Amino acid sequence: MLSLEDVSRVLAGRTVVRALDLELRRGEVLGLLGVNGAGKSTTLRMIAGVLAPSRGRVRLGGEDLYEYPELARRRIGYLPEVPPLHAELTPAEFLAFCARLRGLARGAVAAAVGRAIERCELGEVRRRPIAALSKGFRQRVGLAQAIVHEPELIVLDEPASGLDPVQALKLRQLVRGLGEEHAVVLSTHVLPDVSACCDRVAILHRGELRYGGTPGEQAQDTFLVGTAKIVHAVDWQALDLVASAEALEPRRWRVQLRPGVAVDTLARAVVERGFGLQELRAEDGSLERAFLAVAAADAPEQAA
Ligand SMILES: Nc1ncnc2c1ncn2[C@@H]1O[C@H](COP(=O)(O)OP(=O)(O)OP(=O)(O)O)[C@@H](O)[C@H]1O
Repeated sequence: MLSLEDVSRVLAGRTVVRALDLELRRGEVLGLLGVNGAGKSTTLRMIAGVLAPSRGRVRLGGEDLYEYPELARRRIGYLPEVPPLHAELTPAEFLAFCARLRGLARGAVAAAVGRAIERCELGEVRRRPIAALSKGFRQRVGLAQAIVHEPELIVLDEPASGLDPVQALKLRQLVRGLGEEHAVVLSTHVLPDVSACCDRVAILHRGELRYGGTPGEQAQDTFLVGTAKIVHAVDWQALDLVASAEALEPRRWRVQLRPGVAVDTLARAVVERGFGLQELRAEDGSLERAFLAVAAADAPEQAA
């Protein structure tokens, strides 16, 4: 549905996004990660069709967004870092305005607004001026305007910004739900969000794609193992299936398996050696490690 082919963007004489290739299919949620200034917002602006690439092409359903800007208006929903809200309007008025702007027929507007209000849980504030809303509610209005016209592609720049933990959880569920019918690209600094609601992850650093994959795939070889007995590094080294083992506590280890070794083989070995298996789970911090490894790969990013 969406493809970026060799996309670069120069801003103020500096290449801030460089030779980016990305693809996204309907029904997929892609999470864009990167340190501050990595180029996430610039990439999202190009995907949303509000910024032209200096080189390369962004295509939606095979059509170049730069050549057909109308496509972006009707078929893409975009939540920028700072949502452009009309503070004097109520959410209901603002969403109706956005729906018309994006090409919805007059007769379809009320139902579309009702749906967006329900999905983003804005019912209780629908008739209050946006200026009077809390930051979290304003963020939800921003999200509602991005989905009101049922776009094929939804582009969300840090959608969890300003949301409380309850709302952040609901947002993950909403994004997951949206991802079933639409394609979603989002940027975030919240790594658990990526694991929870993204099918794929791309890590940008200094404007370049440094990692692309699924959020879970790095997690499959590293496990946290709790034992009843105190186990030593040599005990792990004696197991052929272990690539490395790091003590977190005397009875808790981070164990990385050699390629191709299944976790049940580890479980069996721990039991057979009499370590006293108490806990065994895939480490969910692996995405964080991949992220930190990318970020640490070269000198710190210049001040953005
Ligand atoms: N309008 C602009 N003019 C000049 N430079 C810009 C402009 N917008 C962004 N930049 C620069 O481009 C680089 C990438 O910025 P971008 O906002 O895309 O990064 P980001 O990954 O979204 O960062 P953050 O996580 O802080 O939002 C930064 O170095 C930034 O200073």
